[in-house]
Amino acid sequence: MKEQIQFVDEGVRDWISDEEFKNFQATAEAAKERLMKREGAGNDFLGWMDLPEQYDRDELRRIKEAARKIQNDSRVLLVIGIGGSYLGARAAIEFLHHSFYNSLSDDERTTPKIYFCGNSNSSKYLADLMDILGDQDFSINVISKSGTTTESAVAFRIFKKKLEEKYGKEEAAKRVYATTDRQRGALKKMADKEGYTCFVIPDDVGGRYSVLTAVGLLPIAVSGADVDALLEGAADMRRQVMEASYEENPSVRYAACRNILLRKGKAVEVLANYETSLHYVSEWWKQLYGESEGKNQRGLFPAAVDLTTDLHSMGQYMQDGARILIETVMNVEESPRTVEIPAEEEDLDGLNYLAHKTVDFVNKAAMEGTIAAHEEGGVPIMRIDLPRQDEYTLGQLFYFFWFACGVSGYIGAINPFDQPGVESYKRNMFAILGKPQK
Ligand SMILES: O=P(O)(O)OC[C@H]1O[C@H](O)[C@H](O)[C@@H](O)[C@@H]1O
Repeated sequence: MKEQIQFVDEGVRDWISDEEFKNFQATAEAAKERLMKREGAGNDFLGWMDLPEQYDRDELRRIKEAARKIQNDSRVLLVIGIGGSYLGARAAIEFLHHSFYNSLSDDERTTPKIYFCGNSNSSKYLADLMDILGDQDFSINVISKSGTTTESAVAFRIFKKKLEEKYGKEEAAKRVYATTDRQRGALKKMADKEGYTCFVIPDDVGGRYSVLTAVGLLPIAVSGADVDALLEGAADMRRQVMEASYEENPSVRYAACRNILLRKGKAVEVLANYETSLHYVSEWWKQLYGESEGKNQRGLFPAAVDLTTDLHSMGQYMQDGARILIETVMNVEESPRTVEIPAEEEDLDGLNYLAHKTVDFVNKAAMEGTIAAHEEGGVPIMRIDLPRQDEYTLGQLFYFFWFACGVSGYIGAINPFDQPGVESYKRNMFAILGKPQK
């Protein structure tokens, strides 16, 4: 088996004794059992559990075929979606590719530029994107499970018009890929009427658990990343977390630690990374844990920081503010790129002590120093070691967090697979907008 990600919880020992951890075993294992036996609340949304093993092979072939077509006929792919129909693909593409992927020259990047939209109501963003798109050949992947989400529907209407003006209705229809429900929703209806290529979000897979369906796989495949390795990583992690004992089980340990700490009064979990390209992995994680666990006036608030960047803004609070925080660090063990710090004859900036060391060496020292400082400052710390920044590792990470989230939600006696709370603002907004009642 390839190198596995490791979950390290030495940094919570001052807050959770061995005995306490042991005493929590029955609770954590009962939650795991409920998940595995599909007996818990929301058990009609567990399609993600077997997906890395039992995905629809024919659908995957169609996804790869569509990706090749887009790569051949488009300089730009617009990915329209929000929440679970957005964050996974963006997380993967930013984690796996060049930091300036869209800005690379045609020699350096042979796959289309990928822009995301429909993830806000910002007219500035849409207008600016329209400028950037200009006259370039493009395709659209519109993604919405419900098929009715306002932000993505508005963006789609705007760029569909542009597509039809550029190519004519018939050719435009060949450049739209709709990822949506098998049969419900306005998007599905429109796709059938207009003859768009459709990909299905299975009924039993919720948005935040959907990156390994066409939702994520199509844009990720268009970017040239290896979707088979992504699925393989998830499948290997699936086996591990389903089979491993309590002590050895990364997802169950993570779920147990965060729930014990929640019960001790911690209120916020900060997910920290030391690689800028993990920013959207954190955004993806925030949706996963926020929508899954923020219920019944309880749950850890999921927050995220990019380090060392935010040490210069949030560092003070993390070190010395209200002691309501726990921290989970994502540590990429081997940076995919190496940059050496040059020596200078005259040591004006006093940096010669770092000459010929790598920037990653400095980064790791910052991480070690910060972890020690935060622990001393009263923050329990967990760490996830990611051996590499590649598809296989990311597949593992996705599944690790999913499984832990299911277990964690059942420990907290909530349904981790619904999100009724997000409808409240929509009702108000529709009333203000005067949306006709059906
Ligand atoms: O895929 P869609 O139906 O467009 O939904 C997109 C997102 O918006 C909703 O409001 C939910 O809170 C999310 O769970 C969902 O992922």
